[in-house]
Amino acid sequence: MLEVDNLSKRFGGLTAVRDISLSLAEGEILGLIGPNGAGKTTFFNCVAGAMAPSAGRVRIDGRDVTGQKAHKLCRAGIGRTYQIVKPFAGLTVRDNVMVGALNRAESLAEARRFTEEALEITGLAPIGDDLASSLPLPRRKRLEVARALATRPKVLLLDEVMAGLNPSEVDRAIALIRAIRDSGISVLIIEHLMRVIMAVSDRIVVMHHGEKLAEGKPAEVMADPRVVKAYLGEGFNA
Ligand SMILES: Nc1ncnc2c1ncn2[C@@H]1O[C@H](COP(=O)(O)OP(=O)(O)OP(=O)(O)O)[C@@H](O)[C@H]1O
Repeated sequence: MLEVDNLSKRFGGLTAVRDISLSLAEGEILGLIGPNGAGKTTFFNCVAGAMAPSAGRVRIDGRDVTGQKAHKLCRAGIGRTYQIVKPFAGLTVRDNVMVGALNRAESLAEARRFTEEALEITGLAPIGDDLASSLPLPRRKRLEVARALATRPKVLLLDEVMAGLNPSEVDRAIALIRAIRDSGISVLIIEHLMRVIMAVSDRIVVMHHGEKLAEGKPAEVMADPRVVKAYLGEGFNA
């Protein structure tokens, strides 16, 4: 589904991402973790077309999409959320999702269908006519996920969609991520909350100082002494 080979990103003298390779199978949830500044968001940005990688290749369904702009990658099937949620405050929830759908749909009718389905799966349908500016944070996060889903991704990149949620909201968000996966979408998720990563991930990749430190099943990876050491002093947000 998604294959990344030897991706690197340099900012002047700083190598934020160094030689990262990973692959994501259909219907798989891959957790991407690492201490602050490890390079996770930069990696996402390179995969989703917000910035071009300095080296390496990104393929989706076998097609090379390296360095393509975000709107093209969106059509190729890569959808993403942003760490900072910025909906169009003056638009309704539904119209915000429609903006995502219009990136992908072939017609207005199709965009409407993509929008309604995204509102349904995220549980936002009952408040579709509310203004986005009126939403509390958990619903704004859901709106961000709905907007990305409305682009009909094959692979969805989620960047810290749980930050700022209380424990029961986190539980609901975990259920949403599983429902997204069950609908056939592969998910690559950056998340600081370890309980979320452990609950949803089929596999985990750990980044540290831009490099891949470990990869494997959640329990194996968390028992890896190199991973424990990388996190020492950072504290786990369990
Ligand atoms: N546009 C940029 N220009 C220069 N340096 C950058 C840029 N974006 C990120 N960096 C640097 O790259 C490194 C990796 O940052 P990145 O945001 O990718 O880490 P992260 O793992 O996502 O961290 P966090 O968990 O805090 O979001 C950091 O040292 C950061 O300062």
